[in-house]
Amino acid sequence: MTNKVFIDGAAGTTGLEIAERLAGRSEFSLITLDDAQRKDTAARREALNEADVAILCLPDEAAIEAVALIDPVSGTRVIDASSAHRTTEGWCYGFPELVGSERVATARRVSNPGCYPTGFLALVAPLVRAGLLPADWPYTVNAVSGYSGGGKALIERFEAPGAPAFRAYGYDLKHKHLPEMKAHAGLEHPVIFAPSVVPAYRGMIVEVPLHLDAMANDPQADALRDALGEFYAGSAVVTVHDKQPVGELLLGPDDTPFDGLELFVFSNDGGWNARLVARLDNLGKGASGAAVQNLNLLCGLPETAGLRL
Ligand SMILES: NC(=O)C1=CN([C@@H]2O[C@H](COP(=O)(O)OP(=O)(O)OC[C@H]3O[C@@H](n4cnc5c(N)ncnc54)[C@H](OP(=O)(O)O)[C@@H]3O)[C@@H](O)[C@H]2O)C=CC1
Ligand SMILES: CC(=O)N[C@@H](CCC(=O)OP(=O)(O)O)C(=O)O
Repeated sequence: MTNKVFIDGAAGTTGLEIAERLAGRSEFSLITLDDAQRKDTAARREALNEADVAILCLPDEAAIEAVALIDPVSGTRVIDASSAHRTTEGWCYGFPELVGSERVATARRVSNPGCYPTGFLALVAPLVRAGLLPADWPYTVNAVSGYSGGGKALIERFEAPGAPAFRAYGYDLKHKHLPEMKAHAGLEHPVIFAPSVVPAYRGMIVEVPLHLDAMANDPQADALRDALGEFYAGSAVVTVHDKQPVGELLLGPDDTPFDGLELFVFSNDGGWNARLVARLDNLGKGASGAAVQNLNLLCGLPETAGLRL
């Protein structure tokens, strides 16, 4: 059976990458709108209701509008790449490794995780769940992203003459990813999040530095790494690296698209200070790769089909 898929926002950065991943896959047929129709409400309504699965690659307000355009009896299932529904009741958080593939497979409304939260949650959520890291700890998250993370507007800014060599932001301490990080890691406090952007098109490094010796349960870095290794054992998407495999992590200006997620636990010699680090592609597991993984699950297909691993 062919699954009819409509990508709302198909001309955008995330939408285009999803279409690339679906190209040549006979399990799907894409419903497309031409340039004159892609923002036309009537045309979108028709496409949204005709689809078996609608993938929303839109700004938050437009994603909320798209969901409202879907007639509840049409049976259209939704994967929303925006941050509009990531902590909304009735929506499944589309992180199969954390919520379980079966839950995603049976959901009607799936919210794709944000790119930065994907790195943070992959590192911290399993360790909090296992009781190895405290839920009431004041976590901080330092991160650097490729500029495609900001969509067409940031791409234009970073590809224009006089583009910045580095951009730090989030200084209002109100980044839209905060609620999602707190909720899905099961934390008691919001994290302090320090994001930044470099002149690399894609890729990101998300880091959680930890004073393990200040925690009441005194966890050891090796135990954290082992627990992550066990949690993701058998995952074709998430790799937990062995102890200190590298001295540096790099982002290149033109890195190859990648839908996997790499996790590292670096530590000092005594193992009481640690840096939990995730490396991923913001357009891969951070957006389009995750959307395709979720689409596969919704359609009863092998979870990693079509992914760039
Ligand atoms: N880029 C990334 O790494 C990630 C993005 N996301 C999320 O995915 C979503 C899409 O982001 P991204 O692809 O980067 O953004 P882009 O700005 O690159 O693309 C958004 C697309 O949506 C179109 N659009 C805007 N409003 C409407 C509307 N009312 N009806 C139809 N189309 C509309 C835009 O049209 P036009 O071309 O005319 O501007 C554009 O083509 C966002 O919510 C973003 O936060 C999530 C994770 C990572
Ligand atoms: C570099 C950059 O600007 N990144 C975006 C987040 C990209 C992303 O993850 O999109 P969602 O917000 O839909 O999750 C930002 O910080 O707002």
